[in-house]
Amino acid sequence: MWRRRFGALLLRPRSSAPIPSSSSGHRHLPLPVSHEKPLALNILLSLFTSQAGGDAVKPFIAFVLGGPGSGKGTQCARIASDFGFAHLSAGDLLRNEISSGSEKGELILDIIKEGRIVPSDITVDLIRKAMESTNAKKVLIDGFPRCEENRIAFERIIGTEPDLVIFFDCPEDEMVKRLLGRNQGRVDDNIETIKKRLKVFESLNIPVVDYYSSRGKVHKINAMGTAEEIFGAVRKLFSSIRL
Ligand SMILES: Nc1ncnc2c1ncn2[C@@H]1O[C@H](COP(=O)(O)OP(=O)(O)OP(=O)(O)O)[C@@H](O)[C@H]1O
Ligand SMILES: Nc1ccn([C@@H]2O[C@H](COP(=O)(O)O)[C@@H](O)[C@H]2O)c(=O)n1
Ligand SMILES: [Mg+2]
Repeated sequence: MWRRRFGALLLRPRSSAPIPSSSSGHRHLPLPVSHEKPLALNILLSLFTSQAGGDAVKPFIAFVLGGPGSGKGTQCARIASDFGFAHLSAGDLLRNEISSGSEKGELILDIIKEGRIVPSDITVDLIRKAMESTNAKKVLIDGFPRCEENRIAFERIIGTEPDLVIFFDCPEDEMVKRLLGRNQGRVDDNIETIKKRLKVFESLNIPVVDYYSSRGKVHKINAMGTAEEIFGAVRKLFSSIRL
């Protein structure tokens, strides 16, 4: 949709390189540390690009990534309430589609039970509709993109890239503990599905984080600690962005 309004402008490559990020020292994600442009400058440039060229203003888009149970939803709720972002959770949009009783919902349920990834066109279409129905100028997209196919479909269908990617870095044993204690009746919060989700995360989601890291868009946050402590780091990041 933004492509229609903004044409090639929003897809113009922005040269950038990896950025340093707060390190938690966990086993995965050796995010590169050398960089040409700091994250803040990248964000400023993308804000300028977002608002150039006409009356329609592209919202500021932050993708929120992290393993299953790393605390994405918990932190997004805080960001939404303290910083005025709309919170769109890809998982929630898919679960809503299941609840609607549609044929697509049946397919989605089978995939979620297996911890696999739903075809990108379905997920991006749900995100597109949700973005269109919110007037928010700042949007968090939680749990997306989960794989390269998701990422490419977003660029193709929505016609833009995120301004910022937040990555919650959490050790596996902590994620498993949190998921098993969640008690929200989710069909995928059982140990068999959790193991599959963790494998999918490592093999398909980490490459997306690496991709955005190489474009200087990733801010990594140590997801160990209390939700309040983690939000301290999140607050610091969002307070440093002029939105
Ligand atoms: N810092 C924390 N310490 C302990 N428990 C936490 C913390 N943050 C969130 N939790 C709890 O862990 C569980 C998972 O958190 P949350 O739903 O936010 O994770 P998520 O990354 O969105 O997971 P998913 O990818 O499965 O949707 C919830 O029960 C939540 O209350
Ligand atoms: N981009 C996405 C996001 C989610 N899924 C599927 O939904 C499950 C639950 O997602 P949460 O973000 O709520 O953990 C996930 O395990 C996938 O099966 C997806 O396919 N694509
Ligand atoms: Mg979640």
